[in-house]
Amino acid sequence: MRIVLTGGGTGGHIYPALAIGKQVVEEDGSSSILYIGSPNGLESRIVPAQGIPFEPVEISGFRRKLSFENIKTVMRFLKGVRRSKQLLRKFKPDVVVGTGGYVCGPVVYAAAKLGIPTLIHEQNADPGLTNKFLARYAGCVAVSFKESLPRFNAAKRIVNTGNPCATNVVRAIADNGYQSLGLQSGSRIVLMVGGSRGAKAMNDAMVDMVPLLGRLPDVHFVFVTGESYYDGTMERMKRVMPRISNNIHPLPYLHNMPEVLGAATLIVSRSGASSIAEITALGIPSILIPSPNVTNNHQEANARSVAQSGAAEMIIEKNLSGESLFEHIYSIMTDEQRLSTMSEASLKLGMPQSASMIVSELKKLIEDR
Ligand SMILES: CC(=O)N[C@H]1[C@@H](OP(=O)(O)OP(=O)(O)OC[C@H]2O[C@@H](n3ccc(=O)[nH]c3=O)[C@H](O)[C@@H]2O)O[C@H](CO)[C@@H](O)[C@@H]1O
Repeated sequence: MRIVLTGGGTGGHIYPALAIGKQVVEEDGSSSILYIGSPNGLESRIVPAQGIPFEPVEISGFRRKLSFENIKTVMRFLKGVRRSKQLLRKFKPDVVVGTGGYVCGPVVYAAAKLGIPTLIHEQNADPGLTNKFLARYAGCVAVSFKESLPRFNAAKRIVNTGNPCATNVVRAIADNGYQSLGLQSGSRIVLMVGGSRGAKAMNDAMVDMVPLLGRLPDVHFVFVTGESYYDGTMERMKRVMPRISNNIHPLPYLHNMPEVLGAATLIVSRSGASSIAEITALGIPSILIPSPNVTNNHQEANARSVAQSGAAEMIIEKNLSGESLFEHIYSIMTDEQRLSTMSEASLKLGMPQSASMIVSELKKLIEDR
């Protein structure tokens, strides 16, 4: 299969695209991939580092209000469409996949105009602007949350495939996760992570919670602070507890997240799309604290969806304190029945086959061309 991937801005759009690419190559070793992204986006660094050919298309986002900048954006969009058409004519893909972010706009639009089959993937419960615009042109819209199905009424075909990042984590080995933390297999672990960059509000709650943790003596707390917050958080934690107890494991970042997730009994997390896909693929019960600093508050919509199914509890950041967080953790960790009900609900939401479901859709689109 010859496939063009496009999507960018944040890792949340790039990693799903790469997971789809990986699955395509796994199913057919002779496949070729071209990634089209913004020259300034994170994708311009991540994608070439993975050995995938990368071509840039300049683009900027629309302001939500009418402005002179938007006229410039339209001009840039049209220029992006022309450049995308050139790249597509040269590479001759069988299919084009967009995973959101501004750069997808001209690329997927150009592909549709050239009659190349297209699929877009939406990661969030509340869809992004670019994907909403592209839905009527794409051959297929793949969503990650059932809540967003009605938001794509204009689509030719719409399927709930989950997020392909889920496929990565189910292959990881939990025993390696315990080992990397220096813990025996089967230890009870509460993992706390504030997204890939860490979250100050969550770190503050972690520190405030430290004096209470003795009430759960058999539980290990893995505190992932985010790299930039690590030193400050450690300083504050040492003020609260000069000799940090053995069951508290503060870390700046986890490079083996899938393995540690496999070992976790409960996770306290932000509700970014990749995190949720990973958590539910493994059927982990969770306490979700949506980041209030994201477009349209979309993490709250993600968290609400998981909480409504019984797989998670949601704490809104303004109600977050060390005490309130500990009470949530304590009541779940001391109730085996609750843990197992939440875990079942989480597993039901999980879509570990997501990447292969999406690739099946791609094959259908190519056949029907
Ligand atoms: C802050 C932000 O804007 N996040 C958005 C971004 O998130 P994105 O999808 O990047 O998601 P998350 O914030 O959920 O990212 C966490 C990712 O980093 C990994 N990780 C994290 C910590 C760590 O120590 N090690 C590690 O490997 C996690 O396993 C996961 O894969 O795009 C998503 C899709 O549009 C949105 O839903 C998110 O709201």
